[in-house]
Order: sequence, then C-alpha cells, then structure tokens
Amino acid sequence: MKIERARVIVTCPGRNFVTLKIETDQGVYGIGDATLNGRELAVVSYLEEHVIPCLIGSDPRRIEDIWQFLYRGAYWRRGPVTMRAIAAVDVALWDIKAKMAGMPLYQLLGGRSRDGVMVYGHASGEDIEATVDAVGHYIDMGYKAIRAQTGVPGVKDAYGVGRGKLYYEPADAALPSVTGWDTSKALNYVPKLFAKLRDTYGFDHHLLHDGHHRYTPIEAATLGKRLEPFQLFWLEDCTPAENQEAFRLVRQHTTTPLAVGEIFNTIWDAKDLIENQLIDYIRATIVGAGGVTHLRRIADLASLYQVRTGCHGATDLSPVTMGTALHFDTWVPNFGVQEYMRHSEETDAVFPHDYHFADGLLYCGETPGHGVDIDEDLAAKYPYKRAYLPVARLEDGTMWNW
Ligand SMILES: O=C(O)[C@@H](O)[C@@H](O)[C@H](O)[C@H](O)CO
Ligand SMILES: [Mg+2]
Repeated sequence: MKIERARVIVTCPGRNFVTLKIETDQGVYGIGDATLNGRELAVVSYLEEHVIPCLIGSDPRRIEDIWQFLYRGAYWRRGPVTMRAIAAVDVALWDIKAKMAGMPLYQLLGGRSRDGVMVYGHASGEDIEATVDAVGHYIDMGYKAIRAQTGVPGVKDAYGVGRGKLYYEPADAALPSVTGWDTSKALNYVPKLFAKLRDTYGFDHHLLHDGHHRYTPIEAATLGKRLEPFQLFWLEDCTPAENQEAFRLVRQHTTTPLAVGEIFNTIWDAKDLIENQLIDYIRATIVGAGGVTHLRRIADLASLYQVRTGCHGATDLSPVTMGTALHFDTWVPNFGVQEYMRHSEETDAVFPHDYHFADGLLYCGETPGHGVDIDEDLAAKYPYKRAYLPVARLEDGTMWNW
C-alpha cells in the first residue's frame, strides 16, 4: 500500500483552516488538521515544500515510522509549525488505518473508557452581570462545565469576551488589533465574578477560568488563593509556562487546580510540570502536539502523576481536530474535560462530521476513521483571508502577553 497523493486545502468559512488530505493507491484517504491560528500559511508551505515530497510512495500504515521520520529526520525539532505539520500527517494516517480496519478510531486506540466526553462551553460578558447571565444560558443548554470570562472595567477588550455568540473568535483583524490589560484591576474584579456565580447558581456546575498567560507567578498565586472559596474546576494559563519552574511558586500558594498547555507542542514542554505535579490538567491537543501518536505519550506520562487531560478546543481547532480529540478522549484513561467552542454553521458544513452534543457531553460517532470529512467544493468557495490574533498592551503602552 502506498501514499499516492497528498494535498493541502486552505479554506475560510468565517475563519481560516488548513487541512491535509492524503490519498492512497487503494482509494482510501485520510484528512488531518494543520491550522496554526494567525500563521496558517507557514504550515501550508512547510507541508507542501518539505513534507509532502517525502510522503509520496511511502506506506501509510507505518504511522510511527513516518512520525519519527518527520520529527527526527528534519533535524530541527519541535516548534508550532513543524509539530502542526506532523500532526496533520499523523491524524490523516490514523484516519486511513481506522477506515481500513472498518473501526472508529477510539477502537484502535484501545476501546471505550467512557460513554461520552464532558465538555466545557465559553460564557462571557462585558461585565459581571452579563457574564452571570451568559453562564445561566449555558446551564440551560445542559452544560456541566462552563468557562467564565468577564470584561474588566477600565480594560479595553479584555481577553475572552465574545460578541454575543456561542463562540469567541479572536483572530478577526487584517492586522493585529490592540487590546488592553491591567493586572491589579483584574485581580480585584475576577474573584467577584466567581462569588456572584456561586451565589446565583450554587456549586452544582464546574466553573473554569482562563488567565491567558497574563499574570506573573506571584500574581497568579494571589488569584488562585482568592478563587479558592469558589472551587474552580481549573485556573488555566495563570502564568507563562516557558519556565516550567514558575508553576512551583503558584502551586505552593494555592489549592485551585491548575491547567496549562494549549500552546505546548511536545512532551518536553510539559515534562517538568507533570513529573513535579505542578499542574492538574494538561491542555495539549491533537493538532498542537504532533497528532494522536505524540499526544498519547503525553497523556501516558501524565497518568503516572494523576494529571488529567483537558484538550484545547477553541474554534481555531478545526472539526477534524475536534473529531479526533473526541476519539482520543473516549479512550484516554486519565480524561479530565474537553474544551468545546462551537463552530459556525459555515464551518460545520465544510467539515461534515458525526460527533454530537447532548446533555453537556460530546459523543464521537461510529463511522470508521475519525469521523470528519471535508467538502472540497464548498471549501473552495471560501478563499483564505489573512487574520491575526490581537496583541495586548498595558495602559502605558508596554507590550504584554495577549
Ligand atoms: O482557552 C482557549 O480556548 C484559548 O486560550 C483560545 O481562545 C486561544 O486564545 C486561541 O485558541 C488562540 O488561537
Ligand atoms: Mg486558553
């Protein structure tokens, strides 16, 4: 069996997605997601110029060997562009293998560990009142876990505040838009949101919050402490994680569970955090961290230390990643939660899929493969549009972490 053809498909049904389609000499094909939000075409060129020529003629059943070839063989290891390209190949090959086996992907991974996958939705609002209402809306929709982000008075376009839709789409400008940040204002305001949420809805739902890398370690520790009475499911990206040691300081001060890893691309980004039990949830996902083959290694390491998974699942992760992640989540023994930001109708139409939401859980389907396809004719109707993530500056103009 041979790989006959591989193509990259770029489409923008409201936002950009990069998809790799691998076709075999036996008529079976697989697809993988390679989207890197705000830097999409770098991955397109990496795939087209440097990866696809090496794939043609190789045996698509040799998933592990192809992974190692692309990782070790490049000499230049890791990084978001490389690892997304590898992820796209890996996912397309798992799709092919599962289709050939006539099985849904989770069966190949080891079978079902649970009936459905608990997901968290994104509730946000301009201020506490609006955010409390938004959380109520998610509770009404049946969500068991809800992430709450509020605008902060005096802070321009605070992170995570949507525009009245079920999703928050940050990459929306032809050049990066400038948002604001003020740590002391947020440190005083965010705990009030969670106090109000617990007061209004009680303790029956899981609540989550994303700090989006904004706080220094000691500020993150302060936030974690202030949030303790409200029993969060997790506090995410409370401080940047390039220095994994930084989490030790946060950890020493608070029992609020910590999650990190949506921007990690290999096990090495998370190794110290996991082995030292500095976090509770690892947020790496399929497209970000080298596909099923590599994410499985991360999850296995994490399981030794009782760290659970919490795959990133914002709208820039295409339905291909979402579908694959759901098979992964259905199997992985140390599952925690899956992020679920709904895609637009246009996106869902370009990527027909068999997963569905019911009562706060997502269920992967039973179609052989990962259960997500691409409608190429429809995809062609939405040409690529350059879009950037915003940047953040402090009041005095200093660049900060967005
Ligand atoms: O937790 C999350 O989902 C995020 O932090 C994302 O909204 C993130 O900002 C985007 O995926 C960036 O592309
Ligand atoms: Mg996040």
